[in-house]
Amino acid sequence: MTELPGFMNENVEDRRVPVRVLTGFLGAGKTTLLNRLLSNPAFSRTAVLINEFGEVAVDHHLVDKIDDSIVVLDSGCICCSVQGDLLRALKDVFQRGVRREIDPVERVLIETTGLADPAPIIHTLMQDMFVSARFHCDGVITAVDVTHAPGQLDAHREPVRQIAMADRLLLTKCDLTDPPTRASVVERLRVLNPGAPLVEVFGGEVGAEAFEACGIYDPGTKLPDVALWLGEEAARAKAERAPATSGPGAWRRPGAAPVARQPTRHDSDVQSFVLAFDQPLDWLEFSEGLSLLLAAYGHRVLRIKGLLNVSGDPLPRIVQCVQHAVYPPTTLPAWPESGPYADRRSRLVFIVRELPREEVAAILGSLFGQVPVSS
Ligand SMILES: Nc1nc2c(ncn2[C@@H]2O[C@H](COP(=O)(O)OP(=O)(O)OP(=O)(O)O)[C@@H](O)[C@H]2O)c(=O)[nH]1
Repeated sequence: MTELPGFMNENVEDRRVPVRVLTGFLGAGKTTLLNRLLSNPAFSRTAVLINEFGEVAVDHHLVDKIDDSIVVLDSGCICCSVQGDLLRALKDVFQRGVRREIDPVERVLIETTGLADPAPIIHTLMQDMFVSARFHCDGVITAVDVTHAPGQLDAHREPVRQIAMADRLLLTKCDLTDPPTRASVVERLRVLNPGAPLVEVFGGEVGAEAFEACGIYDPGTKLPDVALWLGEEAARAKAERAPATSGPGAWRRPGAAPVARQPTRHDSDVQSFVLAFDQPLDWLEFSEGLSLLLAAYGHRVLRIKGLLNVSGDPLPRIVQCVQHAVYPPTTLPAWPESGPYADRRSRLVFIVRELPREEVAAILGSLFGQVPVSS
């Protein structure tokens, strides 16, 4: 019997390092969960790969444990363009372990962008010979924001796939809803994924059991669509490897139709941009301005996050919004010493739908008395 890469014969002990994929739509609470998990000593030997949708990465600053075992995959979205980076990062984790530059890793956790499709990630883990011999996909864990899930499922295909492909569903922000609302969300999730265990998360608190091994990824336990998506992924990867059939210098068999290459998998009306402010911001003015912006445009704002330099405060303040919801601000213990934020300017990353950067910049500029610039 031939074994597919990524699948092992049940009788052979599998010594490969498990890789768990933590996914969930924008702002669902992935980084919050990751932080809780990494503060648990049982998870100290975990390598973490963080991927973000946006020009300036913020999440790794929000993870308390920052060391060599945290890698930021920042050259694009993991499901569109950073699959090479993902393989390189896993190879690097393995080789650094062999050279004893890092402690042996017991598991790898990948935090995807909120817009990621898990199918290409799972496919990438299974198809590379080097990686699939040393790592195996041991579960997709999907965070579902119970306060926003119904609207997100109506408007976007990414959360549908993230939920359908999950081995475990973590229902986040349960502290912000009542039991009947949660029950109606669960009813909807069960249509997409009848079998995945559900874990309710209150105030971002989660036990280690939520991240325990799920077992080798098995599309057969999910809706038939999941096997179909993985099959499409294999076909897409094959087409990508084929010689280019369009563009300058491309070869194409006479009469053959060009192969469509998809530069990105996300809706083209979902965009990300960064607004930076040179001068420190007055907190009260900022909070009022943000509320006005969200009151008018919250339905087109999928996510805002960033670090602010607030007048009179030496420490960076973290701003977090998901659609109309503004979460309580928190403070980092120090400004980052490297990366874009080392200059201590305020930067906000926006992920929006059909909302031009210029429009947001003009509104905030008029409210704050300083014109924001691109990062
Ligand atoms: N009340 C409450 N707030 C939560 C919970 N989980 C997350 N949050 C808040 O939701 C906001 C977004 O959480 P993150 O952990 O940054 O979400 P994320 O999924 O990593 O976001 P992206 O990477 O941008 O997709 C933060 O302000 C969190 O504090 C929860 O269970 N309860």
